[in-house]
Amino acid sequence: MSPPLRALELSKRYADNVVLDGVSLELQAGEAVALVGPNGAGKSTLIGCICGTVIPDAGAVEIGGHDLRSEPLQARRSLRYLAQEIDLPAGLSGRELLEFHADVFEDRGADSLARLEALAGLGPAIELLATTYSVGMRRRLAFAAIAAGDAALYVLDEPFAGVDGESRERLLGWLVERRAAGAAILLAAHDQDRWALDALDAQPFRVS
Ligand SMILES: Nc1ncnc2c1ncn2[C@@H]1O[C@H](COP(=O)(O)OP(=O)(O)OP(=O)(O)O)[C@@H](O)[C@H]1O
Repeated sequence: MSPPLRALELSKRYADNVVLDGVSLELQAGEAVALVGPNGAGKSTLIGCICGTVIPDAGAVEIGGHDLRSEPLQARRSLRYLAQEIDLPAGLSGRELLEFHADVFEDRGADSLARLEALAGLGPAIELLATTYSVGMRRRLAFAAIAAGDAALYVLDEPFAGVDGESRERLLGWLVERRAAGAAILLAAHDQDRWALDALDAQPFRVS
């Protein structure tokens, strides 16, 4: 069976700034890996190449055996990506945004929506326009949205930044469950995330 992620010889430069130089990374089912390195090391760039938001100059990405360039829909079907910057569409309440994700990932029904809402933990604010949310509330909503449907690979860019302690525990608990169920998890992290990396038993992968 194909691994959830196979990234081969990824390179990316911006003008003279060589950010990635032939980076290869493979994740097996049930494996967690933490991208570590100082600010500007290239963690988000690598994540972007893996999730399709950054076009690499060279190299290839396969998700579940599907090439991200030639089979983008098949590759992305088993991928969930939580970006560092949460960009929410205008005009949708938190609940409507969760409903949209549940629909896209064919995780429909009242139970599914209730599960996503509980993960976001936004209480009555779930009815409000998501663009009015605070930074931490946005991240909690976006985090819950990636819990729709079953995925083989979860990629999260500093997922706990700005999230309060109680919510961190709840979201981390969900990630630990997904890993135990066989999902692969790739996240960008800093020193303050050590508690989460320990709970996930995530192996460090240094980007420099
Ligand atoms: N669109 C862009 N145009 C030009 N340079 C860019 C662009 N995106 C990223 N870079 C540069 O690429 C380098 C790596 O940035 P990246 O965001 O991947 O780092 P990072 O390891 O995620 O940092 P942090 O820990 O601060 O989030 C930086 O020098 C950054 O300035």
